[in-house]
Amino acid sequence: MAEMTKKRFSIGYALLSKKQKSFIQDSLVNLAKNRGIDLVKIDTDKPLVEQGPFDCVLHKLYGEDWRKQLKEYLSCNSSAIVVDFPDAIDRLHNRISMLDVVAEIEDEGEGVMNSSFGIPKQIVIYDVEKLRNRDFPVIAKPLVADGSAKSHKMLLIFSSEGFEKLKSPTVLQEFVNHGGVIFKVYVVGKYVKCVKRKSLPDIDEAKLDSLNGSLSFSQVSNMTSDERNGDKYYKMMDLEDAAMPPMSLITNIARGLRKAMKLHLFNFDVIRDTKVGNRYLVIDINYFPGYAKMPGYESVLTDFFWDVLNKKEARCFSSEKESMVLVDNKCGYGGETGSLDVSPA
Ligand SMILES: O=P(O)(O)O[C@@H]1[C@@H](OP(=O)(O)O)[C@H](OP(=O)(O)O)[C@H](O)[C@H](OP(=O)(O)O)[C@H]1OP(=O)(O)O
Ligand SMILES: Nc1ncnc2c1ncn2[C@@H]1O[C@H](COP(=O)(O)OP(=O)(O)O)[C@@H](O)[C@H]1O
Ligand SMILES: [Mg+2]
Ligand SMILES: [Mg+2]
Repeated sequence: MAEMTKKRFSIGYALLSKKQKSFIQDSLVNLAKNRGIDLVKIDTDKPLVEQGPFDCVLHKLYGEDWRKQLKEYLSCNSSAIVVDFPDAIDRLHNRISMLDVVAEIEDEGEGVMNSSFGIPKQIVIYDVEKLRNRDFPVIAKPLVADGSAKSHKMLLIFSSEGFEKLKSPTVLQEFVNHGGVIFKVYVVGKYVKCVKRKSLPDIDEAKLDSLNGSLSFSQVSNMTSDERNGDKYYKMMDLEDAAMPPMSLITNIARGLRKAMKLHLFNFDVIRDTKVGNRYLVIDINYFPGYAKMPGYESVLTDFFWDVLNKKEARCFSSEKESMVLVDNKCGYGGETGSLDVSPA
């Protein structure tokens, strides 16, 4: 009797080499393989349409050419799924549109455990020359957040002399004291994980008059322990002591963001305003972040892949059974076909 063979799935991934090294680890590849999912590297030197077939394309690549390739792939493989659509990822490449989305979900906050959330005050500056005195300290962040080293270069500005080093276009964001701790919230579909990381120290308002100019920094939360050990402040503080935010608030924000942005793979940075105590501010949202830093990332991601692929399978199966043709069988890029369900958990 012929043995029933279980269907295997194939996920093609297109990632920069740094991301590939950190994310595509043997432990992930093997776990996925055991669940019937093969992770296959996409050769970005060859046309995507000539590769596969893939049930799903996972990617963190940008640019017009890549966007066109994905579109073409979907038009030739109408049942394939792309995680996530470039149009949805785009808003995260601008630090203003990135945080605008938080206002779209504010109504759903409903004051979970008497806490509230929002974003720090911010404006975009296109002409540095025209800058006038304002409240200090402020953080200057490059408007564009495209993953380049430049896009992570920040300036902490204490006085108007600090504006001299600014490069436009830049976002000026109010610096909020937050006890030196940020909460990083990783979202993988419906899964949400919040971890603590060290952040910039608080700035004493009384000492502000003695601080002049600006201080540049980059990716504080990714500093190695050696880098931090050189600094008195980090020696003194203990992450263990910091209380976590209410998980119901965090999952509420995560779900709201996921639905509003139509994205499945992202993380966001949250700080707690020490002046208010129970007010939380979202300061950054990143597409496809460093998941490998998340404990047990292999099983979380494999479960997500499995959900995506089985939902796709169920969709195809039911449409076959009912002899129905999918709404747009020519695969609506940006439409229903090729996209995923983003319904709330
Ligand atoms: O590489 P990692 O693990 O530090 O991940 C970076 C993220 O660190 P995190 O997971 O938040 O600690 C990092 O998050 P932050 O912006 O540092 O909050 C970014 O997502 C970064 O991607 P990009 O440079 O913005 O395209 C991520 O870099 P890529 O891996 O995508 O290059
Ligand atoms: N408004 C703010 N108030 C206080 N600290 C901030 C604020 N915005 C950013 N930071 C600090 O600067 C770091 C980098 O800023 P972020 O917007 O997360 O940029 P990146 O995309 O490079 O991670 C944060 O992790 C946090 O430590
Ligand atoms: Mg950040
Ligand atoms: Mg970021």
